[in-house]
Amino acid sequence: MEYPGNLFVVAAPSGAGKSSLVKSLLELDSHLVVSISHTTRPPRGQEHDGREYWFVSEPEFRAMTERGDFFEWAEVHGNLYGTSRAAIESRMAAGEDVILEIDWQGALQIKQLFPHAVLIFILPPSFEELLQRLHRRGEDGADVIETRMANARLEVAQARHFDFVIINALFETALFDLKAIVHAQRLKYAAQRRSRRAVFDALNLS
Ligand SMILES: Nc1nc2c(ncn2[C@@H]2O[C@H](COP(=O)(O)OP(=O)(O)O)[C@@H](O)[C@H]2O)c(=O)[nH]1
Ligand SMILES: Nc1ncnc2c1ncn2[C@@H]1O[C@H](COP(=O)(O)OP(=O)(O)O)[C@@H](O)[C@H]1O
Repeated sequence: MEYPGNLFVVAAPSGAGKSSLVKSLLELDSHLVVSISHTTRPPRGQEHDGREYWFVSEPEFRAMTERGDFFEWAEVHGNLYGTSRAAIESRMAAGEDVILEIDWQGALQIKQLFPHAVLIFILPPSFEELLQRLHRRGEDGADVIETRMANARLEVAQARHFDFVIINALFETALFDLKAIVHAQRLKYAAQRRSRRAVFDALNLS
């Protein structure tokens, strides 16, 4: 599928810092909109329906998959997550740049559908630091943290399928890297469109 905007996909093991990085990027970049996913995971303390996620029951989620409402969906850490068409289709059609914060399985599905999507994988500096961050965030119980740490070892092996890898050691450095990728992609895409125009102009086509 082709559309006139850029599509960025950010994935990372739980606790690597992707939500914090994407939130800071959005504050700096008014041309970027984030997709709100649907999930069957229960909301955390400060989360609101329609802000971090659309929180739905498993039957509701399954009904959506059967209706074909999702561009992609996956089971992650025992819960279901998906990017609904409704969340991004109109924005994509309007040519806006969209960012998805989803897991690696979803990222690879999106790349199949939208080959020009830019896949970015965020790594923590170490597994020890990842564990510290999950504890410091203080949102998940010991069993949930254990599952996420076990899955993290499988997830980092998927980084090789991504276009870019960012190591989130120092937050400001990682944010700078993320901004640079977004900026570079915008320039590249604009240049490609301009050259197509230039070819059409040269051939006197419209
Ligand atoms: N495939 C897919 N994964 C998603 C989607 N939304 C969130 N995720 C991923 O699900 C995983 C768990 O997210 P979450 O429960 O918010 O935990 P966190 O990563 O620890 O903040 C993360 O890897 C998210 O990127 C989605 O729409 N599709
Ligand atoms: N570079 C960093 N250095 C130290 N702590 C960080 C860094 N980036 C994020 N954090 C913290 O780590 C925790 C997990 O970050 P979060 O953005 O929720 O991760 P994710 O969305 O990948 O699960 C949060 O408490 C966040 O403030």
